[in-house]
Amino acid sequence: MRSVPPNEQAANAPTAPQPLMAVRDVYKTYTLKKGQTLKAVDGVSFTIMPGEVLGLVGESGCGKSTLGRCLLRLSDVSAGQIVFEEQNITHLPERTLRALRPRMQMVFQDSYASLNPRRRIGDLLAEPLRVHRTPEGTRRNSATIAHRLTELMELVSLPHTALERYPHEFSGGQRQRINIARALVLAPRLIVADEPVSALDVSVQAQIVNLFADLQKHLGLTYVFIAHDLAVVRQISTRVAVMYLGVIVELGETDTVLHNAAHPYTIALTQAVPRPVVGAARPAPLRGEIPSPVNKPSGCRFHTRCPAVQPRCQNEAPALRQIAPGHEVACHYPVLK
Ligand SMILES: Nc1ncnc2c1ncn2[C@@H]1O[C@H](COP(=O)(O)OP(=O)(O)OP(=O)(O)O)[C@@H](O)[C@H]1O
Repeated sequence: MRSVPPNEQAANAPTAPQPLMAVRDVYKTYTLKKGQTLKAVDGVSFTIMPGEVLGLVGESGCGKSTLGRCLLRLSDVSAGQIVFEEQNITHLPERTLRALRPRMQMVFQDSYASLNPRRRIGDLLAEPLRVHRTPEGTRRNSATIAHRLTELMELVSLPHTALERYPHEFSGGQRQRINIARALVLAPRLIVADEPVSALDVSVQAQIVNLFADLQKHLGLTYVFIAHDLAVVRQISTRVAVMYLGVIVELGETDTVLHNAAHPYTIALTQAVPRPVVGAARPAPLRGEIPSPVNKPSGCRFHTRCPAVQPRCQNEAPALRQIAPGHEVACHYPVLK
């Protein structure tokens, strides 16, 4: 039998799947009026594989939206690196970014603010199709555009007649369907959804989360799904990243983070998730307010609220480290089951 030379072996070896996005030690600092600096994102790293749904959770002000905007280069990052489809996009000029925009889109919380009230839905959705050329470099004609609009209405379960109407004629849930359609217009690969259901009635929230889930499966999309509570992200995420004051404190598969959380902050968040069991005990919620991001606590930034705080926690910041395959925690004393 012929032995395979090493270079041929390498050529035949299956290539490892590449992340759709790699986020490496990203910082976003704001300079406030009084000259103070606010590190909204304070050194965050993770990867997102194609077809994954990464839930990003944490209390208000922990930096989720800022990070979401940085991922899509809607905000510039202060330091670190963002790689999308194997291209370093961290410092790409706007002109070059424009060509990438169709492949990475954002859905915002406020369904009304993101839609121009004076334009019909059909016009709003057609605009990107007119502005951007096809991946083959051709301009779309009106028949192609009309066909795509029909397809989009079907995808988000709105009647075709919605295209003729204005944003104010819809309910919040319907408007969010329109925003989702708009994010889908140019067939993106990555969608960052920033609290897309927080402003909706609870009954409508489930419908919109289900729509996101169906579209993800149907179109093979990848999401970063931002929410302030775990109850929403657990329905859709394959992995969950928990943020606290600008950093990720726990990252792992959804089941692990929900049922085997190791960081005291995540444990507190999971205990706040409503239980389906009638009469199940509701443990105490998180104590105290989230500290000011301008003046973060020394050491572990959660130590001022941590029920298991030790002297070391006040001085030494714990790094995010792997405690089991695919499960990372930033805590000196993770709770191991
Ligand atoms: N443009 C800005 N200038 C100064 N500070 C900002 C700016 N944008 C956000 N911040 C601050 O950065 C921190 C993180 O804000 P961010 O909106 O990212 O948090 P969040 O977790 O998304 O919270 P929320 O759910 O309330 O939006 C907050 O303290 C916020 O006040």
